[in-house]
Amino acid sequence: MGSNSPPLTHLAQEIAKHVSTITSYLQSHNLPQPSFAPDAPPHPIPETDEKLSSARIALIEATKALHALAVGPSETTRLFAFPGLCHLGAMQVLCHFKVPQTVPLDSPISLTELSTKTKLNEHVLGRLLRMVATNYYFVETNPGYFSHTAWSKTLAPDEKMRQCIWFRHAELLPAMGKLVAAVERYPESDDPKKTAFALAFGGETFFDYKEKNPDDMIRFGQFVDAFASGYVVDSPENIARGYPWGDIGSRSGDGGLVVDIGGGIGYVSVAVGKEHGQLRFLVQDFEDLRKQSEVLVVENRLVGRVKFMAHDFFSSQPEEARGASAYFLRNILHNWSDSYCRKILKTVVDAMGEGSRIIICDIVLPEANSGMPKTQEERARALDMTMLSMFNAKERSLEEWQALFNSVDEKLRITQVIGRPKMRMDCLIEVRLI
Ligand SMILES: C[S@@+](CC[C@H](N)C(=O)[O-])C[C@H]1O[C@@H](n2cnc3c(N)ncnc32)[C@H](O)[C@@H]1O
Repeated sequence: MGSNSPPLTHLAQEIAKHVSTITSYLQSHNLPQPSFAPDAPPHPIPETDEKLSSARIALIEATKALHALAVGPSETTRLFAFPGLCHLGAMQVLCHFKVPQTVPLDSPISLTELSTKTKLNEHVLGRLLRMVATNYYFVETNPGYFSHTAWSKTLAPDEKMRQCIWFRHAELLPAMGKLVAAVERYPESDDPKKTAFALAFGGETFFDYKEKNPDDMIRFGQFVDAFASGYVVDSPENIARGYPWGDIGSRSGDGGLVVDIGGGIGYVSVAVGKEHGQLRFLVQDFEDLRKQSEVLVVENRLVGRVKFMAHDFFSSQPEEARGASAYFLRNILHNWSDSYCRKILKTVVDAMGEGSRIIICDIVLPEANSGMPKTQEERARALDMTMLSMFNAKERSLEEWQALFNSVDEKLRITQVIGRPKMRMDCLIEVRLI
């Protein structure tokens, strides 16, 4: 078996092996098997068991390769992104007209009734639904009658999930449409004003545009929330378990201070604080997040240990935040090009004391042939393309991270990188002055 078999056979054998691991696990734990049925669970293969999670990733890898080989190079190119773009357009119209929330959760609905309720032309509605049904969203149970599947049901109750469609359609697609022009016009630029997004949105930067369109800002926040929940990226709880936080501040015994720079309302500080009682946290972000942050801290009974502070991360750190045990930056530096990251990191290095460390939570792009599963690398590189088109920013390889740190201070060294299996998408990069 294996390497001497034709690739199709080898992949089919791999697939059978991983399917067997997964189905046996689900059976022995009395868990439902993955299915398209509307009552099937949204995360059918739990990520909590490491062996099961590896089998799931290997199964996705093998099925991706098998599918590619079966379709073949010529057909792949002739159909490149064609159905995908049509799915995106169709799904956004359906979401815009509230179709997912109007289809009953447990019974079919006729096209005529759905059209009356959503005010979407019946003929167009049928065409859109039949398109997305080829991708398992909704099913035509009888001619002219549609029901939910487990896939379309993810869009029904939760507005945040619908913003995943909205963001790709309303913001990423127009920006990607201007990528050729942006790369041609600004080949060397690292300016957040000279982006594909700016070319698509009247010269505005991503966040200036949001400021002028508050509804858009709310939708973007909901999209980020949905994207960050579930198994796609690392949860704050995952980060709390992934790094040896127990090592910080334990020597002095009086509790170490962690400065959570650009920490949002402090989800990560709260998650780490709940697990590691010796630590205190200073969450720094814009003033308008103070209220929400304070509510979160009260709800989690961490008053006195997690504090919010309005602070612009391009300015010097105030006295209270100097000499902290750790400076934590999650998903901050990937939003900025190197020259802006240098400004942010310089303020951190200036504030560091003896024994201070920096902990960065961001993607580490793989080197060539690293063995990272293609599906995972594809997601990391899709985020890299998003950073390029939206902000002129980037995801970085380990070499690029080290080069960035060196350009701030020769003594800044990466001392630890924590990735899979403890982390999923992001890595925890520990940096010290050595
Ligand atoms: C991608 S979010 C990450 C939030 C948080 N670190 C997390 O992982 O949940 C980026 C954060 O940076 C904050 N931010 C952007 N520009 C900033 C600045 N100049 N000073 C401080 N915070 C800033 C935003 O308000 C936002 O909360």
